[in-house]
Amino acid sequence: MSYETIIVETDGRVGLITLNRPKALNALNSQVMEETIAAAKAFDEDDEIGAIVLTGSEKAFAAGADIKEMQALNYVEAYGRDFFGQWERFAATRKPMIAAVSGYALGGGCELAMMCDIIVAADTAKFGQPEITLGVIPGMGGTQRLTRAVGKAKAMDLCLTGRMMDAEEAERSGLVARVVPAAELIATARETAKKIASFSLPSVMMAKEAVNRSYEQPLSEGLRFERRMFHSLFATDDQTEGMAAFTEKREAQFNNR
Ligand SMILES: CC(C)(O)CC(=O)SCCNC(=O)CCNC(=O)[C@H](O)C(C)(C)COP(=O)(O)OP(=O)(O)OC[C@H]1O[C@@H](n2cnc3c(N)ncnc32)[C@H](O)[C@@H]1OP(=O)(O)O
Repeated sequence: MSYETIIVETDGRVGLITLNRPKALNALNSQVMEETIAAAKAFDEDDEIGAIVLTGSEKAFAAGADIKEMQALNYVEAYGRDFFGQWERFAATRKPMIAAVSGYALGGGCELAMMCDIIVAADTAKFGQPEITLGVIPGMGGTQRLTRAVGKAKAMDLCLTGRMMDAEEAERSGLVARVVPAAELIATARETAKKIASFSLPSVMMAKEAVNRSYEQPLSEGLRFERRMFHSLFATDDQTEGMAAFTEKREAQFNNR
């Protein structure tokens, strides 16, 4: 398969996926989603690969789902297509995945990083769930995975205010496994992936599955519920206004409808 919005490479037993839509700060449009899911699946099925690294650019891991693409969506379409449900295929990757995050990891970007097993952050990283500023809520797992990672207090703070947290706060909160200087990010992620890939693949995969078992059972219901709520927000005027305001580079005027 040839990819246009991501770069796919291998380094020994490590598969590397780099999001590559720099002009849009790696906003996750349908093409990025399809290609990223396909690349992860290909690595998952490749016997030569033992671990996967997902990264973005220096400025942005990913600034979220593509607001311009989704702004015209209505409730029936969002619900009918189970919009963003496809990302669960990425999250179901069985080999370990490391998110190497530099710059913005916002909305769907933060949610994508949380679908990975380990987040290594550059000291420049900024995490957040700003969907509330757009008149919606997270729809790729933010309310569920973030709460499990950082606890209710911090998750509420981030989801209700839309504020960003820096790498140091993210590590302190338990979202991030390690923070490194930006210049060392990719090397650290690759070395970590190589280390994991040097172990017995069945034991690595079982360790991942066992840790996730403790974490996932009620998660699927939470994710489905979150998506249904997210879809229903495309029936509101405030979603139309929030996303139009972003595109038009102005403050949103919400009317609570
Ligand atoms: C998955 C869900 C359901 O959870 C939903 C989401 O993910 S909703 C999206 C959540 N993310 C955001 O709300 C972040 C939006 N972006 C920003 O706030 C800013 O771009 C920034 C703070 C990350 C960076 O600001 P700045 O350095 O000033 O760069 P910009 O000029 O704003 O951006 C450059 C360029 O990228 C486009 N862009 C950025 N983010 C997105 C996005 N999420 N969707 C679509 N396009 C995005 C931005 O519009 C600019 O493009 P041009 O206007 O220059 O064409």
